[in-house]
Amino acid sequence: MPAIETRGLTKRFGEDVVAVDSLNLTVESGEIFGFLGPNGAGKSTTINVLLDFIRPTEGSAEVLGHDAQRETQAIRERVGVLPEGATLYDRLTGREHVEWVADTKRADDDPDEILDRVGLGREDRQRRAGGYSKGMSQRLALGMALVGDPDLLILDEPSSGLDPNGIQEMRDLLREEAERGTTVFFSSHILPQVEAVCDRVGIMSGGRLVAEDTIEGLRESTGGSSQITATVDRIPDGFDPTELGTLAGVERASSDGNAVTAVCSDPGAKMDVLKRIDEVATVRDIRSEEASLEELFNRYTAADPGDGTGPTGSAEAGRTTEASGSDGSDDEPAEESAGVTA
Ligand SMILES: Nc1ncnc2c1ncn2[C@@H]1O[C@H](COP(=O)(O)OP(=O)(O)OP(=O)(O)O)[C@@H](O)[C@H]1O
Repeated sequence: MPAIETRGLTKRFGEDVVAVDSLNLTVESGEIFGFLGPNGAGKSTTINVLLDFIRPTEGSAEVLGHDAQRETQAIRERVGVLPEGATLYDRLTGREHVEWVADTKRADDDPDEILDRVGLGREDRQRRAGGYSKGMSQRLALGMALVGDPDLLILDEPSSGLDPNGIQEMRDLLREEAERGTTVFFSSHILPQVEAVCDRVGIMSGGRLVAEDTIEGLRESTGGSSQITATVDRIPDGFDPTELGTLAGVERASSDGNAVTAVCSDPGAKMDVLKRIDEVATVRDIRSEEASLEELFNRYTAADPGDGTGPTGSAEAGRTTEASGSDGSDDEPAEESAGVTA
């Protein structure tokens, strides 16, 4: 059973905005899945539908085998959530927040053990959350998501507000959770972090899922270029490095001092490049690089300006459409404080 499955999921806001457009997404149980896309691509809207904070216009969503709209309670008992802009209570201490979620979930977690895991210091956790920095608030909100040892973590921008050490700790934590058997589904704009930790990624653009694969799979299907650089003792007279660009699977080649670089559309062409260089010069050093997730992301979302208008400009109106708090459907769930429902 997949941890998350959506079929034809569509969410419109008013007449003009198609925030999520016929989304078919499958997140397998046990994987770490990165949910990516430029600003306004539809990530938070999808997450909000999965958690029944908003209702879809069309299509269906299942979480841990339960219907996201009809079996909300069963889902909340087994899912840990870090929503976008989690709500904290100014007057409660960090520790009291975790105790409170544990009571609500009837979980017997030790709040200190959880707060140690998310790196909220011993003194800080005794202070009221009203005085927390962004990073401290984010650590606490993550700790609240971990209460009850959930089967699935749904995290909207978990690294938001964290410093570089915090980002690294977050990455370790996601791995630890996955090792405990938890499925991790998270949205992020920090692509190197996603690349380091995810089993698979989904890329949204203008409300549509434009890619869903392992990073290796994305490289193969985009022909994402990879690059090889060979440093030679000297480039012999009569050898023009740019001629490597004529080899099959090589896009272009250049040289800088004694370093010869070939950009390959087919990673298999790297060996041919090396052989050719080796025929004419002594190779001292070789460096090979694959297309980064950032490059792949840019390819898939090139037409999306990242301002919520989507690649075709179809979702024009932005958030203002629902300023009245309704998308026109009369079955919106009651408004809840997303930060404390998990
Ligand atoms: N309540 C709302 N009312 C009207 N439009 C909305 C509402 N919520 C989202 N939208 C619109 O839906 C589209 C998708 O927004 P969403 O917040 O899901 O994007 P996102 O991928 O999470 O973006 P970001 O990376 O900036 O968080 C955008 O055009 C946005 O303006």
